[in-house]
Amino acid sequence: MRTAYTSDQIRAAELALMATLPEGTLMGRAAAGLAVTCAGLLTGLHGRVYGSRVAVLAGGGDNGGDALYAGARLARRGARVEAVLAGSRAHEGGLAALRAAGGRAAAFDEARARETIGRADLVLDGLVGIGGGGALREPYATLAGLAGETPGLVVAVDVPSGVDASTGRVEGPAVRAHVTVTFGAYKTGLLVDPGAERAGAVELVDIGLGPHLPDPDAAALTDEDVADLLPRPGAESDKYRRGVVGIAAGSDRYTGAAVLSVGGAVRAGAGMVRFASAEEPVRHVRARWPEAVTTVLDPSLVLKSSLDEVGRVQAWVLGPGLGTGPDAHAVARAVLATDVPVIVDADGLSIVARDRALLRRAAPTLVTPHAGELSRLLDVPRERIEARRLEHTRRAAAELGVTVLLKGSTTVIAEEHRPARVNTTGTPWLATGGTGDVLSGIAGALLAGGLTCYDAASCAAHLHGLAARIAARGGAGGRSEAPIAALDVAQALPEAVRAL
Ligand SMILES: NC(=O)C1=CN([C@@H]2O[C@H](COP(=O)(O)OP(=O)(O)OC[C@H]3O[C@@H](n4cnc5c(N)ncnc54)[C@H](OP(=O)(O)O)[C@@H]3O)[C@@H](O)[C@H]2O)[C@@H](O)CC1
Ligand SMILES: Nc1ncnc2c1ncn2[C@@H]1O[C@H](COP(=O)(O)OP(=O)(O)O)[C@@H](O)[C@H]1O
Ligand SMILES: [K+]
Repeated sequence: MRTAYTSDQIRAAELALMATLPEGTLMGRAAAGLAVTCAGLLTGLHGRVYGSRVAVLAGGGDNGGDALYAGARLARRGARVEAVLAGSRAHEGGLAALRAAGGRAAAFDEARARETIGRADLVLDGLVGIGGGGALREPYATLAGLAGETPGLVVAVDVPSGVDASTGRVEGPAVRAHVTVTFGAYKTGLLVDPGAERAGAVELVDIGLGPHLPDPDAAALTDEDVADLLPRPGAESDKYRRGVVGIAAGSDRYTGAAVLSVGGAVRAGAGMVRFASAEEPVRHVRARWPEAVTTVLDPSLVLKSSLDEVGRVQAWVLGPGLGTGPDAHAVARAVLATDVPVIVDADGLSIVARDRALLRRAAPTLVTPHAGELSRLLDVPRERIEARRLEHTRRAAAELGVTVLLKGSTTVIAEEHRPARVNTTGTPWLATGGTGDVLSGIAGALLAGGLTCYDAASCAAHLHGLAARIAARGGAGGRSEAPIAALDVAQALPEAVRAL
């Protein structure tokens, strides 16, 4: 499990650790780790550190201090290091070390900074770290912009400046790094977009914080975690014991969503899929997935809120392609009246957005909106949700009393009193119609298999992302990615499970 923390949590842990160590020890460890990564990158670029050009962007706080000390270490190995001092003050010890090692430093001057950054092999972003707050002020903002124009590599110190370390929020200009070297522990903002996307590859430098860290603010599952959680059949298994998932999806108008959701469930290892819908989607599902047991729902039975004719299930998926008319509403009411866990997706979300009372139920509920759907559920503009993904996912979980999986470039899962879960296994090729329907089926299979909403959502997002990558590469061994269709994601699920 990759665990992540807020700035306040990191700060408290650092204080506790610092009290046990001589002054300067932590910054020394941080700068040493940072310099090792930079030296490795420069060696990869030119075969050596000696003679390479490094621009250090140093803010007035300890983040600038880390960057200056690391600059000093690189200067001692023969790099030509120039620091741009952005603050009214600079970290004294770091500045002295850099100068003593032969590096140069000068206060911010735009023309000079442009020149320094423009010829750098590596730009070290030490403008702000966990002490940053709000949009970058000048001249930090200008420097963050200039860092985006360098021909060199950009390495962010602790967090890319301009990214809120606790949430991943970005307000205004922010550094876009190739690599972020972070100290002590991951910060939540490095895992959640838009921050995650600014961070590039994240490297963790151990400074000994471990024993002082509290329960995490967020976590990302690893392949091993998912392998451990995934329900697997044993000798005593049969299709019922493995978990039967009911899928109420599709309509005469939207048949594809039903086929895709059923596909996700079949391929993710449901013991059995019971599909219940109108005649047309049932015909399509039967043709594509003969494994599914189908029932054509008689609207009059649905009006009596009876799903008895469908047979017993351990979990329901409600919503993909269902439509939002009176029939769909009746189906939603019947499914949500059951005493088993339910995943509400797509049109199901539009229905519950209009009729919140449907979510008041005793059994667990997982909702899986994208930003637009969450916008309707919370009555908050979509742009605000996209800018503050974590905050709004948590808010929805608290207000609706359900588990929430927010789809998008990084998927965020929230449940009250639990650390947020973040999934980063996906690929931008997933941004194509129907992939969300596949995800609902995967989550349904896992929920029916006995996982909690929290684990089913996290494992489903993980497998969905892995399967998409495998599909985009044309197999686990493929090197580059190409366009995929949603059904390809369902087809690649067994390979994703094998690759865990
Ligand atoms: N503690 C430890 O043990 C260890 C800490 N470590 C390191 O310390 C870092 C935290 O250092 P920190 O606390 O000094 O804060 P930091 O991130 O440098 O930011 C403060 C500076 O930024 C400025 N600033 C803020 N917001 C701004 C804005 N919007 N726009 C513009 N400027 C803004 C602010 O300016 P001011 O408000 O003072 O004018 C001040 O100059 C941490 O990330 C890690 O790298 C490691 O060495 C490991 C051990
Ligand atoms: N840029 C991206 N990077 C990674 N995954 C993405 C990106 N954009 C979308 N996705 C994923 O693709 C899926 C799209 O789902 P959704 O928006 O419901 O589409 P649909 O309704 O067409 O099925 C989600 O799992 C989402 O997390
Ligand atoms: K930084």
